[in-house]
Amino acid sequence: MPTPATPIAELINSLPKAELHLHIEGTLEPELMMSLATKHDIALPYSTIDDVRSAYNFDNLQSFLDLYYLGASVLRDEDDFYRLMWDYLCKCKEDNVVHVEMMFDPQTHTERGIGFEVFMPGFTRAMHQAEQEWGQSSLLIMSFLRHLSEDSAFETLDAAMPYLPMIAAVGLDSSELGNPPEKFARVFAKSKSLGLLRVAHAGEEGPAEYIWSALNELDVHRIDHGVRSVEDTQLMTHLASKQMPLTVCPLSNIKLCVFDKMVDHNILTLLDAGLLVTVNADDPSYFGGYLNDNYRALAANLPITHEQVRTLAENSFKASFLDDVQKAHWLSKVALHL
Ligand code: HPA
Ligand SMILES: [Zn+2]
Repeated sequence: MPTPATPIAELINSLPKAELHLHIEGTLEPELMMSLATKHDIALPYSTIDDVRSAYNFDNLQSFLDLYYLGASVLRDEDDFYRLMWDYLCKCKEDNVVHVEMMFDPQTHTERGIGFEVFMPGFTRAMHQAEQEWGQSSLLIMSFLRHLSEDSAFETLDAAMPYLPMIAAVGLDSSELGNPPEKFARVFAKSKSLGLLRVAHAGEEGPAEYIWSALNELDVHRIDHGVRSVEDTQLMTHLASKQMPLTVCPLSNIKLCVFDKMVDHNILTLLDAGLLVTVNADDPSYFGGYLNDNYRALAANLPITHEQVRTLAENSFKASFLDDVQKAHWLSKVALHL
């Protein structure tokens, strides 16, 4: 008698996974936002937690970013950053996210007078505690805000110098249209010379040319989003042949109207074309779900197979910055499922 297939929801929960596209500021839950606003006596344009949630209806990336920067304004002292990070890492434990590579946006804080000496100790205290308590693996990606100038990115890199041992990579986020990757070619080259790895958002709202530019001008190891690569067949062939990872964020793409509905999402097209696709939560508090919620949304709306879910979990480790021994370890754990 063949054993019945594991229900897909059970497979999603039990697979070990890595998360590679996650903005720590985007994990700020309305409850914590309101309590920090009270703690610091900050006026927000919301009276209740439900008001906050009901404001999360976005037309595009910019309408989200406006609320995301407003929300981040409640993060003031080291303990706030610790609490933000701690809450997210506890969520990783719940979702079986055994390794995470998280972006943080220094300029969102330094522009308000809050420096690396405040947020870095808060972040790293929570990361070390989670590592000690349940072996959570995590690393940080310092992301430059692309709507700001190249000079501001260089200043940020300078301010980060004492903290470089705690930072694995640099990234590029915020308003994509009109801020192409090549604007940051020199700061990425400097980052590379300092031993930092590189990722960049490209092809979320921006065109496929931005993905070429991230590859050629920024020398990235991964493309964050990249769903608009389907518009360029030569690019698709290139991404597949290089096994260049795409960190796709399904719930984010629906919330920001990149696709109308989850049934229209192109993730299976990308997988079928042989691209190294991964699933990620992006800004889970704003987009309605953490990593397993993203997998579940795919399973509920697309004809995704158990094998494809397992491939996505495998890809999350293959595309990570873990070393080969760690990758082999987690790939062998994924292989135990199905
Ligand atoms: O999804 C995103 N895209 C661009 N910038 C961002 N900053 C936080 N989240 C995002
Ligand atoms: Zn993102």
